[in-house]
Amino acid sequence: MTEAMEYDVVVVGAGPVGENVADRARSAGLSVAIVESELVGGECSYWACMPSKALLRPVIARADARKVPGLRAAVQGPLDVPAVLANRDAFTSNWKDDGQVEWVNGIGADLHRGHGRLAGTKRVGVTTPEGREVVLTARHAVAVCTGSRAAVPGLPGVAGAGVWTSREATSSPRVPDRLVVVGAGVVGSEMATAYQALGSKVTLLIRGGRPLPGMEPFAGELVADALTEAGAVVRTNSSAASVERDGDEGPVTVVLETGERIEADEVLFATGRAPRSEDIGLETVGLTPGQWLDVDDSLRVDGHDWLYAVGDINHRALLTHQGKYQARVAGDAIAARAQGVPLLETDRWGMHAATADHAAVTQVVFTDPEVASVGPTLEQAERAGLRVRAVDQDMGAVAGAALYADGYTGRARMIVDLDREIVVGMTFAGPGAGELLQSAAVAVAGEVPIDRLWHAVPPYPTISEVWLRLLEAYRG
Ligand SMILES: Cc1cc2nc3c(=O)[nH]c(=O)nc-3n(C[C@H](O)[C@H](O)[C@H](O)COP(=O)(O)OP(=O)(O)OC[C@H]3O[C@@H](n4cnc5c(N)ncnc54)[C@H](O)[C@@H]3O)c2cc1C
Ligand SMILES: NC(=O)c1ccc[n+]([C@@H]2O[C@H](COP(=O)([O-])OP(=O)(O)OC[C@H]3O[C@@H](n4cnc5c(N)ncnc54)[C@H](O)[C@@H]3O)[C@@H](O)[C@H]2O)c1
Repeated sequence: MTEAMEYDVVVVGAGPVGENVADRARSAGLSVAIVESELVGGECSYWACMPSKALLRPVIARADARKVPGLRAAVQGPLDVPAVLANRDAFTSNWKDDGQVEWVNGIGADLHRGHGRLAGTKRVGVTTPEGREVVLTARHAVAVCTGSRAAVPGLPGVAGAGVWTSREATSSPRVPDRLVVVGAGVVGSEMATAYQALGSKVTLLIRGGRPLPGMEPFAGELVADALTEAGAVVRTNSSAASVERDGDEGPVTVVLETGERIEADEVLFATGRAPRSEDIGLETVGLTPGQWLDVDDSLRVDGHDWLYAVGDINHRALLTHQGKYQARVAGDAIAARAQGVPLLETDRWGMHAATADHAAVTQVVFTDPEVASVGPTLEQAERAGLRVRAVDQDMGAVAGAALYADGYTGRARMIVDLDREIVVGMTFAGPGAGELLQSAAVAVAGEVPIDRLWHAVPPYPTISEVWLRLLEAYRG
């Protein structure tokens, strides 16, 4: 027998984004059901942000410490791998979601465990783990927050070779002796950095000319140099053509397009993401299964006034903080529409428009060195038709950087919109760069005029003084 329940809002997927849509809608007094088929907290908590950063934190801290005179000698030893893995396990709560379930209960939303599928307008069917069917009807809105999964290319041999994706790389109880990483986007670069420092002999296969192809070229070059210096083999213009595993437990061989064979204990495919939308009932509302969902700036799916798609699933910016930002915008828009507010603030930078998704996406890549960026790169800004100037600065040239690390190597690039005299993009690549980024995010999202930034005086002696050098270089 099918159970039926009614709520103001039904959220499908309790990752960080679904949780935040639910929270925002609850704060506005709406009743909310949230459906989850795996663990409440989603990819980010268990197989992405948290475990990967727990693996990387000691790696980066040691790399930084090794550059400090007087401290260097004390940190020459290997990492305590069991302790690092145990800390990673603690950050994932050992892949248990009790704490997050408590949080959902605390905000007063109803959690429905099971696989959710749209079942026509404003309806979601849930197949519970016990095989029951529950139909949830939404009075106002359904928010699809089902996220993304690893996209692995269908190369010969891949299906039966037990290859790693980001899930295995972030949850493995062992550090393989030899690891081939295919793909050097964010996941590939971070996991190559982590595993090389944890004791694997890493070979990084890059299809193009450098890691992190979506970022300023110098960033990827610095990361490639550091990986090579750490002992990894970084191979550019190299593509995997097939994979072979010797038995179930034996070594794995990656065959390159040139025919060359590389043997390893594990191979990680870090080759991008695919939408989790193939089995969520999109066909019942006239949409095509398996696609990313296109949305407007209030996160509403094109052509459906009750359907929202928030977070990775809309492919605007596959980052937890951007997804949570979208969730705040979507939750507020759902609440305003439910209350019959006649006119939403959907103009650029309005309360109901996720404008930062276009103009001020922030990202920190936790490699050694860290890479932090906001807004477009030079190439992206030019492609968007902006009249811009790039200003570059050696981050190592400021006193704060010299104190931070002996021989500090890093570079910053500021992208100035020449017509509006504002900073539209910034990239910092260097030790400690991640914590610098929010200053640039404020400048970019605030569209602060360069003349006013001149009065934002960076404290001495911090790495932030690179701001002053950039502004001096721009103003002449
Ligand atoms: C290795 C790695 C490291 C990362 N590190 C960072 C980082 O440091 N910083 C950062 O900002 N971003 C990082 N990301 C990206 C980040 O993980 C994602 O952007 C974020 O998890 C997206 O959140 P989401 O809620 O949209 O989707 P998800 O976290 O994928 O959550 C979706 C949820 O929906 C559930 N679900 C799916 N289908 C259904 C269904 N039919 N019914 C019910 N439930 C369903 C899933 O089980 C899941 O719990 C990383 C990604 C990876 C792979
Ligand atoms: N610190 C962070 O913020 C963080 C960390 C990890 C992941 N993420 C997010 O997760 C998302 C997924 O990361 P990702 O690294 O999987 O994707 P990505 O799109 O960043 O990189 C995938 C890389 O794989 C390459 N590639 C694709 N197919 C290939 C093939 N057949 N052979 C060789 N190379 C191939 C691509 O050229 C690309 O460089 C990203 O959007 C990222 O923003 C963020």
